[in-house]
Amino acid sequence: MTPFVITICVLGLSSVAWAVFKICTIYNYWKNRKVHTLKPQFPFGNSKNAFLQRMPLGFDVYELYTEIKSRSERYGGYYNFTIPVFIPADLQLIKAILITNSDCFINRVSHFDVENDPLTANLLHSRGAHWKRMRSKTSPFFGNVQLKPFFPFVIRKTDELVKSIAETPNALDVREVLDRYAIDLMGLYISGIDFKIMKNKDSDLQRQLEKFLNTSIVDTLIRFFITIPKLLKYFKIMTFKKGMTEFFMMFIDDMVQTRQLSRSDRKVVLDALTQRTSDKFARAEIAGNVTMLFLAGYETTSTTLTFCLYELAYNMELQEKLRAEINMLDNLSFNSVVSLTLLDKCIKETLRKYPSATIITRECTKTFHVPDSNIVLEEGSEVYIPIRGIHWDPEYYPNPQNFDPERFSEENFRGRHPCSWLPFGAGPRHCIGSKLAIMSMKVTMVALLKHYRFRLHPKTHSPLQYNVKTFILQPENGVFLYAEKIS
Ligand code: HEM
Repeated sequence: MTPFVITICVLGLSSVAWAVFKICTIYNYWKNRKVHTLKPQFPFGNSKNAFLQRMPLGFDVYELYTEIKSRSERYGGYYNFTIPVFIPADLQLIKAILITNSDCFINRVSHFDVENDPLTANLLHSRGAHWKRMRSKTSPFFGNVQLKPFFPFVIRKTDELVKSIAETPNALDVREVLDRYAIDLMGLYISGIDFKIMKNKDSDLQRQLEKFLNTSIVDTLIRFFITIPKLLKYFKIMTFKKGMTEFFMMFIDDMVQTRQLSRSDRKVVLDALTQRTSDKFARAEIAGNVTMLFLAGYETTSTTLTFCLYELAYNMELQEKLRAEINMLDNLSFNSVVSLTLLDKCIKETLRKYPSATIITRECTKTFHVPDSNIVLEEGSEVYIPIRGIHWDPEYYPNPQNFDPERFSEENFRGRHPCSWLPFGAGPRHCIGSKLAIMSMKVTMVALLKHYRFRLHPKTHSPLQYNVKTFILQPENGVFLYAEKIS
């Protein structure tokens, strides 16, 4: 062997040894802190199955949660590729992170460069002071004062929904119809404009929204890179693809013009967003927020309604009971819808069994000592709150696979920890649209159950399978039901 070959071999072996050492160091992060974790596998860490789309996002965290609980521990460690993530499994600790010490966890795990990726100038993605400013500007538009005048618009849309179902032949793909219906609802709420997507099965708006929600493995990788600020800046990675950004920038310019020409008195969130500002990102902020409100609002509302209808078709006795409650109501109004207690319980139980977000994320922005432990979460540490784990924990919900609205009777609900039900998250970054979602889902269910009896169709697989290509919990393919008109 020549000296050159020997040098190359030594260098090669040293590099391999260094790489092995480095990987071991990375994957010893939790072991060194005596925090339980599942065995990581380079380069995926614990996220191989979710990344390769073998299971829905967050189901691997659910598996870890179950193991942490079986060991009677309060938290565990997860590796998203090589990044260590803290997983709290104790409700008091979760409350401390989301609510009591929320000032240490004000951001989600996401880094964006607004100049390169303008649509990220939105409530969901933004951070720190920028987020605070936008949240206080928009939150008055999501309270009862704005919801009440919106009520008649929901009623009108439900009339259209009821009519459109009558035109559908036997096997009704409820999710498909409800997706288009929910886009219209969001459009009306955000901008006061009726985009009439319910009558248009081939709209660019729906196509662009779906493009964002359905991810390929490459998109998942991009979303992983977005958690690393240096890579994001260096490679100019975008979470909203270029075509989508261009589409929404134009679409929202048109929307703003249409709104200016409209004579509607009802104040909408678009009005708050378009108030004069000298900020150089003003246009991005309008477009980013409107896009994000569509995205955050329509698919969550549509899939929750779909899951609820599926459960009611599966349990006809419950469906009849709920219909009886609805038929007893003389006059449906913003105030009277609250009196439908069984409906309220059915929606809460749907959100428990099928939480749209299986995990929510927080990034530590100030050093946080995990109470009663030696664990310190430094600035920049990542935390995932295991929503599905909590909602499917038999300690709080015995036989979690059963759909049982009585879990949400006043008495049962009161007896549980406030963080045992987190479909909308909690603390200052909780879902801004939760009241809008609950109100519109209730009104929609009233209209649907008044006019139709839903039965399972053989095309629908029971139990439902989940779509692995999206980050919102969704049924795979359509959910087909027979919708029998009630005369
Ligand atoms: C069933 C319906 C819905 C569900 C299950 C849902 C769920 C969630 C969850 C889990 C979060 C994260 C909360 C956290 O991190 O603590 C969230 C955030 C958010 N949601 Fe919803 N959501 C729904 C409907 C809506 C609607 C109708 C809108 C608005 C039109 C909306 C707008 C938002 C926004 C803007 C955020 C980010 C809030 C912030 O960071 O300040 N959501 N939602």
